[in-house]
Amino acid sequence: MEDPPFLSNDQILRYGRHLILPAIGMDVQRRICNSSVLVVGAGGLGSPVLQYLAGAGVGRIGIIDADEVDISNLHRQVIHSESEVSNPKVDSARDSCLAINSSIIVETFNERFSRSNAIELVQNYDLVADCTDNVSSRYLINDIAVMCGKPDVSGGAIGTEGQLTVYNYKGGPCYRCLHPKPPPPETVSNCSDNGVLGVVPGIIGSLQAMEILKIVGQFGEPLSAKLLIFDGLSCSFRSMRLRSRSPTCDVCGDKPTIPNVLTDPTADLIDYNEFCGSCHVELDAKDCPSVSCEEYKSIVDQGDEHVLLDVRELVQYEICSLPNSINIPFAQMKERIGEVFKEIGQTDIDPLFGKPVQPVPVYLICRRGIDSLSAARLLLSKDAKNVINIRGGLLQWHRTIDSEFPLY
Ligand SMILES: Nc1ncnc2c1ncn2[C@@H]1O[C@H](COP(=O)(O)OP(=O)(O)OP(=O)(O)O)[C@@H](O)[C@H]1O
Ligand SMILES: [Zn+2]
Repeated sequence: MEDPPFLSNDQILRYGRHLILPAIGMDVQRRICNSSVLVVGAGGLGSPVLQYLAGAGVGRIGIIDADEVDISNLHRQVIHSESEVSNPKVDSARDSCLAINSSIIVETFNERFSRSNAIELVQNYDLVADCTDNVSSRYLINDIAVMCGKPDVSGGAIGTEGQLTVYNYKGGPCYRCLHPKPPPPETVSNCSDNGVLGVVPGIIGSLQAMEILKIVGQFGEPLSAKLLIFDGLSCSFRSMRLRSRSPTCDVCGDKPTIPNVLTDPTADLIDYNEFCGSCHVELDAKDCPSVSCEEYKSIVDQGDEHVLLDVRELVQYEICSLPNSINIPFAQMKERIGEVFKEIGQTDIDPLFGKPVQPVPVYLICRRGIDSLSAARLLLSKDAKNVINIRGGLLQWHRTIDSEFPLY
């Protein structure tokens, strides 16, 4: 490999505190300045990754994200600011990177990282940083990184915990070696459903930036075949050894079942949404009666007798709720099913005939209409009667019925 060019006087001044570090010095800094990194996702993790890479002088940074800045992003996505709300995240992130360091090149892609652009993008950079928040993107980024022979620096943060590792680095394992099959979609959580303490992706993203700099600058010991787990509540870090590269891995093993589209132009990439089951969330499911928010509103206005069961977690219920609702979180329903039946009037016995009375309708609501659908299905599977899901949940209520109802 050709030696990277010497640093200019401006660069020596700018990176002086790196240059005097024995672990870095001129050679490492020159390699950093000559490197290119693709950052997928300019959200909670992507923010510190991008800020530190720009500050450290990574010569060419690619940013891909199809999302726009939302006010609810700002507690953690510190690369964006209030004035950027509703603007594309990639534009806001690029401007922040260039405000930190105008001597670098920032390339932006206001689109999703997908089967159609993945190979071309990853091929064009030295390394890919996975700063996304969903399983199908993780598999796609991993597989393409393997096919292109690039390391994948991967972070994750949810609630008050985070994790970090480096995949596909110098013969180390890839994501698929460790997770050959995706988790069931209903077990996967995200920030929007479960919340995240803003500092946690800040910490993990900063560590991701550290790993990236070590790899492109060729110093230190990257976190390959190890997983770092951070618990924000106790402020503790744990590092676990991971298994080594698996010879039976579907993408990097001895006989990969997923063809390398780079070396085999006739092959197609798999459908990652289908593989992860993420496209199977059927919200207007035929197996479960449902009403729109407008329909539910007219039931309330007519004064029809019914039960409104809000299945969100208590912390969410305490933020806001519709009048006359009862709260039983979906997560507790299975264990408390007897109690749930009592509370929603499904066990009432007619005193005259000794038979169960026809229960009043039970309408289920949650934030987006997904947990309430699962809860309705659970109740129906236990023979509950007259159970009806409210489609779109409280977000839809805010949009179509009452714009004063809090949005979170
Ligand atoms: N396949 C993908 N290609 C490009 N960007 C992606 C992809 N998947 C996820 N992202 C981006 O990664 C970022 C992840 O950010 P983060 O986890 O902080 O949550 P968010 O999606 O911005 O917000 P919230 O979960 O609160 O709605 C988002 O900006 C999202 O658009
Ligand atoms: Zn593998």
